[in-house]
Amino acid sequence: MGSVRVNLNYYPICPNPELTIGVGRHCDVSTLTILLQDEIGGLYVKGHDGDDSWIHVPPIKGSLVINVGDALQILSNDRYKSIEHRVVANASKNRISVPIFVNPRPSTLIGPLPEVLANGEKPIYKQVLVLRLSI
Ligand SMILES: O=C(O)CCC(=O)C(=O)O
Ligand SMILES: [Fe+2]
Repeated sequence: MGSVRVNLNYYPICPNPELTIGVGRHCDVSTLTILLQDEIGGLYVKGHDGDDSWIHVPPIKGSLVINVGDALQILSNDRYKSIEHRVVANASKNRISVPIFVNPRPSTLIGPLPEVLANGEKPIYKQVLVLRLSI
């Protein structure tokens, strides 16, 4: 069994969002992140065009955003890609989000799963201690 961590994020109104960082660009080290966001919006995920495009994730009432993290990218030997994302603050409203990070246990070694490599596929990743992913 792994671990689950719940964060509560509060982004106060920011008169000049372009002059500040809500949350800087990053990937989560989790297997999956389950994210509840309110109706304000501000979460962006990186586009895949190779340029620096960002896609706004519109908040949909009652929905959860599921982000793939680094651990799942490794376990799946790149079938699932960890998504880079960032948060931009809002000029007129406070924002709250609640990410739930589903993680393998820090003391475990992970690598591409044997089931994924069963057809002779080459592992892209070596075994790595989960603890090391966040360093
Ligand atoms: O607030 C959000 O929508 C995302 C927060 C986030 O990316 C994180 O806490 O890792
Ligand atoms: Fe994140």
